[in-house]
Amino acid sequence: MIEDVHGVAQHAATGALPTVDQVRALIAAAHDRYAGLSEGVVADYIPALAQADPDLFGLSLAAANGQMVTAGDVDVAFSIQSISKAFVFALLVDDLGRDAVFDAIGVNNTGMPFNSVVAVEMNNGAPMNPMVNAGAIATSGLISGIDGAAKWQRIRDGLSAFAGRALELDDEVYRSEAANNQRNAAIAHLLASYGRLAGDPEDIVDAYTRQCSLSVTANDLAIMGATLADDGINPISGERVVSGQACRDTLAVLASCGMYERSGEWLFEIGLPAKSGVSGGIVSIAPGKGAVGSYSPPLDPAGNSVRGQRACAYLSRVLGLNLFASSVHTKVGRTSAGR
Ligand SMILES: NC(=O)CC[C@H](N)C(=O)O
Repeated sequence: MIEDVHGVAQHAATGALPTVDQVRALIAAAHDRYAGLSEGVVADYIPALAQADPDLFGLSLAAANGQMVTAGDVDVAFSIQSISKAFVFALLVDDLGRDAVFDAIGVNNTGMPFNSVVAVEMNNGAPMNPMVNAGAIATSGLISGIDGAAKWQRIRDGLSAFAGRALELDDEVYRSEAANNQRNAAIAHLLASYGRLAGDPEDIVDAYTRQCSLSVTANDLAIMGATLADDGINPISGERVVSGQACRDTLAVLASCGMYERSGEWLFEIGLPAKSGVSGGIVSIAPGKGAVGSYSPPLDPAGNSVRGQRACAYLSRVLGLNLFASSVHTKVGRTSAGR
């Protein structure tokens, strides 16, 4: 069990819509509640990530109407890591078409760690889904562009459109990961040996490593998630970034695979599609309503932020966001912080 919340689900229980002030108080309460939690370990298999301050903790909620409510370190930059996989997948659904993506990548959970080589071998060379490294590398390889550099440009522009601002590469993280990338290179070559990679393995791993090294904040994650929540329209810029179909397909894959081998537990507890990354970010999406971006570096053994998971469990409960709950305002679809 991720979280045991007692007596705080007033809105969900009564069906009343929380006001913006109530949402603000609940975000602040979520931050206060878990800021002192000291469980988890900062990722160190990418040396540059090991330098992260374990005390950093930010929570940002972006409603589908562009309203933002925040608490803590929401402007601190960190590398997006695996959270990029969700948004690159959404871009690919529009680039290639959902049927071709379904055939090339797949949508089922591996039940294994995100960087598993065995998962590829056990599935006859198929990457299984776009949220583990094998599937994400295959996804980046299929993005429009004649070579890795062109694909990287498309990915960077696309993720910037999701964020509503030009995202920059964190060069230190990129160089650190590129120098310690043997496992991802092995996965790419393994996929290529099965005819499952569209292009040169080294070139594609480079584009993938760059995409993981894009620098974002918790506020960016909330806006990027709210774009998926609002059928592909960025709630701040008003720009259409991807199709509604790409959003629906991405949210379905996030629900089954976004939290790696802990995806079932997450859905059981929290009831929202979400994606985590090893730098400590999580984006949790409430379709039609908005998204929560969280940042806190200490991770559990699956690579998911400990404080981020707890805070999202709490917020899902007190804001009545769980997709499987039948409270009135969950059915109505928007909080008063939304449209
Ligand atoms: N889970 C993650 O965030 C992993 C991303 C990281 N760039 C890797 O490929 O290992």
